[in-house]
Amino acid sequence: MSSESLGSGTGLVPIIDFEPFLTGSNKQAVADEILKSLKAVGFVQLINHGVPQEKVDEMFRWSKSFFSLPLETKQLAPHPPSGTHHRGYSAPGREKVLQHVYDKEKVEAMRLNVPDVKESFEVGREDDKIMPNIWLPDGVLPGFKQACLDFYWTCDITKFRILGALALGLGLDENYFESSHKVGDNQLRLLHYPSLPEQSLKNGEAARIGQHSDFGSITMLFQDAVGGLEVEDPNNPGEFKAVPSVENALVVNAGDFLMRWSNDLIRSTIHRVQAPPGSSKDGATPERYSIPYDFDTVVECLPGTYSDVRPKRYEPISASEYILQRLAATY
Ligand SMILES: O=C(O)CCC(=O)C(=O)O
Ligand SMILES: [Fe+2]
Repeated sequence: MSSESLGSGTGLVPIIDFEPFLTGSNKQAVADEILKSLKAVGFVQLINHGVPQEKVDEMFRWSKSFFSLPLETKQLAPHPPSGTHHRGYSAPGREKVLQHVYDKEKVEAMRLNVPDVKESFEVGREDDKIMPNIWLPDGVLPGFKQACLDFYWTCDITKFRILGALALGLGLDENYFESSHKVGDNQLRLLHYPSLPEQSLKNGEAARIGQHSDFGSITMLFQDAVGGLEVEDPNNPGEFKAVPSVENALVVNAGDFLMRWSNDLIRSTIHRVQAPPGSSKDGATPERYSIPYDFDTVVECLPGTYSDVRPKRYEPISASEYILQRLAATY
């Protein structure tokens, strides 16, 4: 089956109008199209996705204000040295996204050889005890914290609509995924890829974000007009195709957890960010901003396994929280 036949748009990733799902006028058809494209390419672009455009624009403005601060100021909200507390600010080159490389020395060598030239700021829910948020000190960039948290919860609403569509597409009850995504252990990331010599990206001396798949169930991604996001063509492994920037669209992609959960029916497709072709000026590729929002899933006692006489023994726990607790216990 060719993915070209799905939705509209000329690229590999179909563009689907989410409105008939949101209004209820044609829920099943939209759900079916979304699932079809998650199965074929693992990605879809949604227009009329329900996240108010003024809120998206506002978040991009805050992101630009934050990343325009001097490095020393951004470092006042530092990402801890350990990758397991994924919050706060990471300076360019700090994070190296890799596909299944876990050896510390190997990661370090790859980071030094081909740094990911991006800076990021990670936010979770404010009452997360395991991975508390890391903010700038009070009085530095007032309003930024509130804007991040507001946007976090705005995206959480759309998350449930997308999960509803996914469930309907799979022939399940629309709220099938609700209990597993209720806690809201999601991750909002502000990303900034500074301008850099196009040549260094082309000859592999530097990367923006190296090829990888996402870990969670689903990622929602807002990208600016610059472009550069690419997905691996499922029909031609090793070949990457652009996910063009479509005005006011939301990119949605499946992660490894959903692929596994769906018994590989849905694809968690490898993607990366490169220099968008033809966009360079005087040999420099333009800067890019994007805002990914990853959904985390919660595991809890299955219906039918607990009752008044046999109460739940375990509190719901998010997949990431569980892994971190186990990791922490090994030290
Ligand atoms: O900036 C982008 O468009 C891609 C970001 C991404 O793939 C990620 O954060 O996992
Ligand atoms: Fe990603």
